[in-house]
This record gives sequence, C-alpha cells and structure tokens, in this order.
Amino acid sequence: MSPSLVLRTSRLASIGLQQTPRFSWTSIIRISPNSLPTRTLRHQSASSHPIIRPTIGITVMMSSSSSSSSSSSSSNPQPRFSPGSDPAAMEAALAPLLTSNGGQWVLGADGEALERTFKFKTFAKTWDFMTAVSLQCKLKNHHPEWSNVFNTTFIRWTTHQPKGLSAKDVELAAVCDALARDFGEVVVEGVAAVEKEQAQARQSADHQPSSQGQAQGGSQACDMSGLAGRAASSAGDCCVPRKK
Ligand SMILES: C[C@H](O)[C@H](O)[C@H]1CNC2=NC(N)=NC(=O)C2=N1
Repeated sequence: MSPSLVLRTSRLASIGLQQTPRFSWTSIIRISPNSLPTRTLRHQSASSHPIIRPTIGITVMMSSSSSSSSSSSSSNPQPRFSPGSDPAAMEAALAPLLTSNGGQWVLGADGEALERTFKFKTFAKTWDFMTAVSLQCKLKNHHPEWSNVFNTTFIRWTTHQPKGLSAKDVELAAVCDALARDFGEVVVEGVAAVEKEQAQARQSADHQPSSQGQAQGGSQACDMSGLAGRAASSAGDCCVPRKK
C-alpha cells in the first residue's frame, strides 16, 4: 500500500469515517473503439481466500473533444432530497459544504446533486485521489458521476434510486473534501474564486468548448460537467435494485 493511502486512512479516522480496507491494485490502460481513451482500474481484496476476492471495476473517461449535455438548469437551485431523507439532518449536514456558506460544493441538477471540481498538481495525484474515493464508494455502496482530465476531477454526487440528494451524497462529498486535502489538492483561494470556477464549469458544459489546449493547465475543468453528464447518460440502468 502506498504511503499516501496510509496517510488518508488516518485522516478518515479523524473525521469519524470507516477506514479503508486493504487492497492491492492493478491498473489497465485501454483504448476504446471510438478512440476515447479510458483507464480501467481494478482493485482486489488482499484476502487470500480462493473464493472471496471481491473485484470492482471503474471506468473513467480521460478526455473528450466535445460535450453535449448541461449539468443544471437553475442558477440557484434549492436542495431536493431523495424520498425517505430526514430534511433537518440533511440541511444541517449539507449547509457547511455549500459555497454560500464557505464550502466548495454547489447544488446542480435542479437541487438533486452536489457538484465540485478538484484540482491537483499532477495526473498521478488526481488518480490517487480518485482511487481513494473509489474505495469509500465501495464501502458505502454508492458511486459518483465523475470525470477526469489531466489534473482535474469533476465530481457529482446524486442518488438515482430513490432520486434526489441523499445522506450518502452529502457524506461522500465531505469525504471527498477530506481526501482531497490529504492528497495535496491545489487550493482555489476564496469563495468568489470557487464560485467563479464552478460557474465556468457549468457554462462551458452548456457551450461545448473544445478540450484541445486545455490540458496545459488553463481552464481544463470547464468541460467537466458535460463529461460527467455524458458518462452518466451512457451508464445504463446501473442503480435499479437487483431482484433477489
Ligand atoms: C442496488 C444498489 O444498492 C444500488 O445500485 C445503489 C448503488 N450505488 C448507487 N449510487 C448512486 N449514486 N445512486 C444510487 O441510487 C445507487 N444505488
């Protein structure tokens, strides 16, 4: 296990979350038929048991030349919690995460999602962060809609079933904040700067800019919302509960 994973584990313990299980890692780069490079990550339990070796696979779009969907339609959405949520508890947990209260997340998708862009120094650090997030996803049985281009990751937390913003979304958004700190996130100073970046990301998802040239470190986050939308729209019926 890498030193960074050990570091992060202690951070999660300090914020009262479950620790990450021990995993060994294999990563495979592959090129999809439509020339969209993807990277598939497999992690396996370190268990030596011949049968109990859970494996999960995550495919992340690495780059794209255009995007065609928009992430949210309202400029000031109110949270729409998924049915069965405790609204008071949700409000309390959500409030500190929002940019309006000094946090870094914005409500998207008409209040049914939390969205944020994370930036790191290198692709390797970005990928390490995403790997750490994926372990928490496994623990919580909950996945993000996310995209990665070079040193930037766009993450959207939303619940598909029952539809809306759920406690898991809010919890995992907070986990992402903590993990990003541990993995050396490049900090965007000030609420105004954060909001500007988020607004740019939404705007460029609407206007489908070219991603060419953005990998130089400029505003490569800008078309991320669109990428996540694309990933989500092609992901199929992933969240329909399985029949027993
Ligand atoms: C059957 C299983 O519980 C569901 O597929 C889970 C898994 N992860 C999930 N993740 C997200 N984001 N939304 C869901 O509704 C969801 N459902």
